Amino acid sequence: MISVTLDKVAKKFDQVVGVENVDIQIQPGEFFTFLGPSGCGKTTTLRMIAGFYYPSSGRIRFGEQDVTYLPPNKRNTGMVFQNYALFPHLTVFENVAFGLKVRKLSKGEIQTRVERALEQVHLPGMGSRRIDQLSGGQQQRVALARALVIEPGILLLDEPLSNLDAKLREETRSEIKRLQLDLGITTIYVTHDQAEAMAMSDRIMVMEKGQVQQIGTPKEIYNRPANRFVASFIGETNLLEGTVEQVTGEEVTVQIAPSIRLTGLSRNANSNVNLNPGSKVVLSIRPEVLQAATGWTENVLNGDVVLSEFTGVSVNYLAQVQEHTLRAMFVNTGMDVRERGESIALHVPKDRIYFVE
Ligand SMILES: Nc1ncnc2c1ncn2[C@@H]1O[C@H](COP(=O)(O)OP(=O)(O)OP(=O)(O)O)[C@@H](O)[C@H]1O
Repeated sequence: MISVTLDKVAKKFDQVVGVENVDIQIQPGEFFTFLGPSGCGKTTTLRMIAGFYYPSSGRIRFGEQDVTYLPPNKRNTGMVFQNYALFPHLTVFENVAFGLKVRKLSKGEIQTRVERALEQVHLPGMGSRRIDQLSGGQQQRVALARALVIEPGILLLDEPLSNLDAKLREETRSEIKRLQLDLGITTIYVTHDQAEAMAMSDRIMVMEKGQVQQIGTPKEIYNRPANRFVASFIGETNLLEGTVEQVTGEEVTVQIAPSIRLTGLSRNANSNVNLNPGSKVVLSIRPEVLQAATGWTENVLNGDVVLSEFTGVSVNYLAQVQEHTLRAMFVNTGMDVRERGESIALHVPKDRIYFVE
């Protein structure tokens, strides 16, 4: 197990900024994910760690070793590419054995290691098949076996599930996670899929336009998003603009419409948001936080149902509350479903909102 440190790493392609100022310390054995929309710099950062790109500035270390300008084959990394990059005309065995042959291991050692790697990815006995005779999911496993067979200190995965259909993607993500836990290997994972990132990662780095937006555990990022971008990219959220009316100790009153005040709202811990009376603020309220206001008298939002979706697990509402259009998600407990045009009253819990920059 080995740590990975990026110290103020940046990459420019002529005038185009790939990434800027990436400062991270990935712990030995950690599952760390780069998450963000297309073009945000995830792959560029991963490629610098793999050695396919050298940074324009900054340093990269594996443990104590400075690897910033070390070529890829001298780094102790195994990589799975988005398109798998397998040799289609070679067999599964030959593909997985490739890195071991380059390293000039003995035939016996290669045989043992390849068989073990194929077992790890649940493809035992498949060595003689040709790559073009395999399904997409099986090819993905071969790519994983090829990365693991060299027993790397660090596993790098670039969108490894994006070519699989939805069901297979979910199954494979659990398998990758289980394997990673069993092997205890430091893993860096690139995805644009927030659900995948949340389910698999110890920590996530959220990126946008080459900039790091937030680094934290899935829970921190979901419950305490650093800014509007993170709040809306991770899961769904309602962003409500309002004006601070009053602050008493840790409690804030915000006016969100001429006749609607939310009172006693908890301040965020560690927030940089200006919460002085009169300041404009944005509240992030997750749809599952807004619930039926039965029994509540304060912080109740009265509105009309614009859209009502019954999904089985939940009822998802779009509700119009004066100028705000809000999403609410009620878990299906067998309650009545409100239909379009009916009224709805939603309660805002004081400590489940979050002020975002
Ligand atoms: N070889 C290159 N030459 C020039 N610009 C590049 C190169 N590689 C990446 N870029 C630019 O750097 C930025 C980051 O790209 P990168 O591929 O890292 O994003 P990404 O988040 O991995 O996106 P995707 O999910 O689409 O792969 C983009 O603006 C991209 O156009």
